[in-house]
Amino acid sequence: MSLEFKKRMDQLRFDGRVAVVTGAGGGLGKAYALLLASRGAKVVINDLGGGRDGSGKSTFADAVVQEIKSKGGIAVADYNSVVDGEKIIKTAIDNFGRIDILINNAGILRDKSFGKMTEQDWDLVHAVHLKGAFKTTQAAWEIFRKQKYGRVIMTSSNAGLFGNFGQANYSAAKMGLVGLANTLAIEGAKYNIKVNTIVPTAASRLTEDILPPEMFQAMKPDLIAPVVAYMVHESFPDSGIIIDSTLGYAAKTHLVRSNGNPLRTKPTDPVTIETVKEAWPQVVNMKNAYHLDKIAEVTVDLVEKLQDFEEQSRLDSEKEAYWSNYTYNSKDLVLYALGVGASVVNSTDLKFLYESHENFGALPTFFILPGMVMESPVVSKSMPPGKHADFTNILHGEQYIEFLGDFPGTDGEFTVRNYVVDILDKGSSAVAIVNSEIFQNKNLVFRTQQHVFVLGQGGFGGPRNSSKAVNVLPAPKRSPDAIVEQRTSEDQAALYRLSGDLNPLHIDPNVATAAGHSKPILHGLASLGFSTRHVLAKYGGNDSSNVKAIKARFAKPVLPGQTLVTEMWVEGSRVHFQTKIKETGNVVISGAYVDMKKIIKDDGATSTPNQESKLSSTMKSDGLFIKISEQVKANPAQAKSVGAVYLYNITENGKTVKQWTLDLKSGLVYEGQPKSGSKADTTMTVSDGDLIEIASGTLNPQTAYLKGKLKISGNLMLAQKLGPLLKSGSKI
Ligand SMILES: CCCCCCC[C@@H](O)CC(=O)SCCNC(=O)CCNC(=O)[C@H](O)C(C)(C)COP(=O)(O)OP(=O)(O)OC[C@H]1O[C@@H](n2cnc3c(N)ncnc32)[C@H](O)[C@@H]1OP(=O)(O)O
Repeated sequence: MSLEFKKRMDQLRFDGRVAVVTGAGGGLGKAYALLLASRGAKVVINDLGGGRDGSGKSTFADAVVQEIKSKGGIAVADYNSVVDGEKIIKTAIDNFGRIDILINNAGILRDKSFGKMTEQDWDLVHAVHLKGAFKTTQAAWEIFRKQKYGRVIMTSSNAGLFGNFGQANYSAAKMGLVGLANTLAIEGAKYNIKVNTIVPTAASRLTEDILPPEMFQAMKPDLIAPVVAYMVHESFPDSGIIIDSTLGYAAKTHLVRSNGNPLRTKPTDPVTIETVKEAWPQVVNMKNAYHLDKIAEVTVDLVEKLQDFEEQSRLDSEKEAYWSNYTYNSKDLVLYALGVGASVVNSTDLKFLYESHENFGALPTFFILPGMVMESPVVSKSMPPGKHADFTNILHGEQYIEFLGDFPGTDGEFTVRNYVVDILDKGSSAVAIVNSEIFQNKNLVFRTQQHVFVLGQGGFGGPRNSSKAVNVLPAPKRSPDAIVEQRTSEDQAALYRLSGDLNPLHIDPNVATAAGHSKPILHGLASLGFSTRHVLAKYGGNDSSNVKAIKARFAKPVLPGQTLVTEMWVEGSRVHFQTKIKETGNVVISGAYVDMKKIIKDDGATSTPNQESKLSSTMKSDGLFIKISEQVKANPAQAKSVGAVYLYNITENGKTVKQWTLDLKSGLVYEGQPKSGSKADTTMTVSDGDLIEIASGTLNPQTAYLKGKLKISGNLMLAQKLGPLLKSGSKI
């Protein structure tokens, strides 16, 4: 290690380095020059003119040279115009034999409002700022390349980055310098030439009668000089970046762009002015904006987006999916909680009603709402020929929700995908099964399933049942473990509808009478909200994030003003419930359950269930081990959309005895090898005694395997298919 190098690194020094600073007669340039010289650099002090417009003879450069010399530094004056950049670089070579650092700082102003700006005003400003930087840098470039070392600074301005009245010429030149630096950073990379841009705001000859006096005083060039000096030091790590600095503060600026949006629904659709207008709010939505570092990333990003779009539209056309957005905030959560009977009278409800409560959050059933896309045409479009569905003939039949990731926060934005998975023929009526997938930042966070009962539209010869339905489960045949009773208000539906379901059936007496009801009926989801609240308070620790899944059937209509009686039975970590009307004895919610992460009784007692089902405990027998081969084309979050295939190998004494394949695209589990896809790439072995849980519900690829413990969760079909197999092979 040379002594000079060691010295340069101990304190950030420039011994042995030669720097050229243009416009160094005063202001920022002078501050840079003085600092570099004080740290050992030999400096060329370039300065052409005295006035702000570049006119007059320079005596400034001489003065700076004198000042440096008086302090024991080495400097030489140069009076050339930057337009003759090669002459300035020659001064460095002639005097010091080399050049390492070039700070393009010289500048002039010719401010005029655009209409009054002459071509000369334009050309002069461009000549000094942009062409000058080009000339000096190009003259130094070959030397930098040969010596495999160079540090270049371009000086831009916030007037360029953001625009400034009266500075069209200057702004354009200053933004031009950013572009110049961007490309030179790329071209110089392999020669260790680093080209960066400083955006300074300082008191200088350019700004002295523009800034207010007190601000002018505070904006000392000396506060920016160390930033630029570091940016030209050999230890500086970055190239091609923009640093904004003033008043002893520095920040990186870079361009970001929005996530963008396709301008058509399918790749085969045309792009029209109207589709552009429709997509515009998403095109300009900067919420998830991000930075791209290189032009290559811009291309890759675009290609990926188009591939995603094509893949998505392929899936959509298979499933006739309907996409929508859903945003909510704390006010929506409070309004919803009031709609499902939360009251300040119960202290335990306050966390759902008061946005400043320390545990404020959503009721779990709130998140059913994003999937209730009332304007979605998927049901009406999926009806068999001659059958129809609209608000006059539909009833909410069943509802399911399953949480997949972290419990959502108190405000947010979701993207929702709605599609019909089956239309069942129930004789006189039809049932449409609608799945909704709810994404946040492209991650599937929860899913819902609605059964929409379509009155009088059956008899078309369709299937009566569907393997894709999440089924209700009968309540245990014993007296309930807990009962909670609550009267709904006469205005319950009027209040609940404000959370988004404006179906007139719930408010308009004429519509209700025409549908055969004595008066407007309560929303099914309002009753479900009441009962789930009861279950959550009784057995869920009143903690919404404790809920994994909820399922219910709406068996009979509820009238506002009736009293709901929620009966509950605890089985493992599942709470079965049904809801009756006190006044009539009718069961209005049947076959319902809430799956909890753990049961927390309202007396505070926690029960860690002995792994839920009999199936689980059977499988916990000695000597059991299961090998799982995972086969995915993409990461689990994307697995669903690319139609991933999981291969489950069931092994006995090290030998594969059965294989089951789970095809996420079709949702099918079948025996044997996957029919397509790449070869298995990950193998996970579960040791003896590990927890094996098979719960009911729908598919949840993200939790299909977890942290060294096998957990096949949320896939009823898989549980049903694997369960008997595992039980029967008692040796495994
Ligand atoms: C995309 C977004 C769309 C959102 C739409 C929702 C918009 C909301 O504004 C609408 C509402 O909130 S409506 C209010 C809430 N819902 C209700 O009040 C419905 C109450 N249920 C009923 O009245 C009856 O169950 C009734 C009438 C539904 C069925 O009773 P019956 O005709 O007597 O049926 P039954 O003879 O008992 O059984 C026939 C077959 O149907 C199945 N089934 C019964 N009830 C069901 C239900 N609620 N959901 C789904 N399937 C149901 C039965 O299992 C039977 O099938 P199978 O013989 O194969 O077993």
